[in-house]
Amino acid sequence: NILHEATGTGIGTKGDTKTINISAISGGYSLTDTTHTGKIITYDAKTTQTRGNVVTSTSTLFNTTTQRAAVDAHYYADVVYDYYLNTHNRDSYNGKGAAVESVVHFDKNYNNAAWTGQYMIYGDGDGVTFSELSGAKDVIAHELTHAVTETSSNLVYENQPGALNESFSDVFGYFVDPDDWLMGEDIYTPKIAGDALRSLSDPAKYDQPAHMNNYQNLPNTKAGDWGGVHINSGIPNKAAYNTIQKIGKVKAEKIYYRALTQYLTTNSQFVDAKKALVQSATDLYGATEAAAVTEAWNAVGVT
Ligand SMILES: O=C(O)[C@H](CCc1ccccc1)CC1(C(=O)N[C@@H](Cc2c[nH]c3ccccc23)C(=O)O)CCCC1
Ligand SMILES: [Ca+2]
Ligand SMILES: [Zn+2]
Repeated sequence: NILHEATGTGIGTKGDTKTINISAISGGYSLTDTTHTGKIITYDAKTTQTRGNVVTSTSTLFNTTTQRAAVDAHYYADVVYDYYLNTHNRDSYNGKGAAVESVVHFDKNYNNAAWTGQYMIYGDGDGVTFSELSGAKDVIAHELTHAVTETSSNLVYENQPGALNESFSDVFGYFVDPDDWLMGEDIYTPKIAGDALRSLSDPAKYDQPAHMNNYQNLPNTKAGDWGGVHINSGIPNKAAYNTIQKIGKVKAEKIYYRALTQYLTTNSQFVDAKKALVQSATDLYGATEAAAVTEAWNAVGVT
């Protein structure tokens, strides 16, 4: 793909300038990054609920207002691709160089983002609860980690396995964006500074339980957030915070990656995650790190 590879300049959702990997096409350039085994391709749904079309420009500049969400989705997808490749030697989300596709301007005023099983989708938000959701590196890492989980442990998206699925996405969101313990701070409530969607250090700050005593038994329905997967994730998120505080990010991310891809399975419960992480700590490091993981989970009531 050397023939088509080019370097572009984009403006992101915060008005910042970013260098992006693009491709030369007839008549201009497209948001197609061919610098990895897996192409990174970014589409514009133009407020429909389809994948839309690949974003193009007649020059190497992607600097129009409507292109901002795409520039961020494209740039952060490359950052997360590099994270998994360079830190965990995983080539794309499936380890086999799958193409990474993102769709921006998905639906109208859509206050959410998701991994659909085929590609990532990012809403524009309503400008009150959310701004364009591709504007946050930790959100892209969260979504792409759902694809990593789906192609490895495939934790089912309900009840405790679902809360683990959610937690691993938040925790790798932290590993990629370790400047704070917050999830989604860059795109949540654009008119209010300092808040976030979730906190790993203090889940209760955003109404999540941080201990098994406060586990919320919700119905396994859409309205019940599939048994509270975005709520009860506060408990494993707090355990991850405890672990990282004790043994540091470098060891923790290796332990979390090994547990997610080697030990966890579709129906793993919180206690199985604790065991998988303790085993991974023992495999990779030793008794000190394993004890730290044990204490981290005991402290949230998973004994
Ligand atoms: O990936 C995920 O877990 C979330 C996508 C969940 C989803 C699943 C299936 C179909 C549609 C949406 C998206 C994110 C999320 O945590 N969403 C939460 C919180 C949330 C965002 N927008 C909302 C609007 C209403 C209620 C809750 C929310 C949720 O969907 O619960 C992750 C990081 C930022 C947004
Ligand atoms: Ca963050
Ligand atoms: Zn999620």
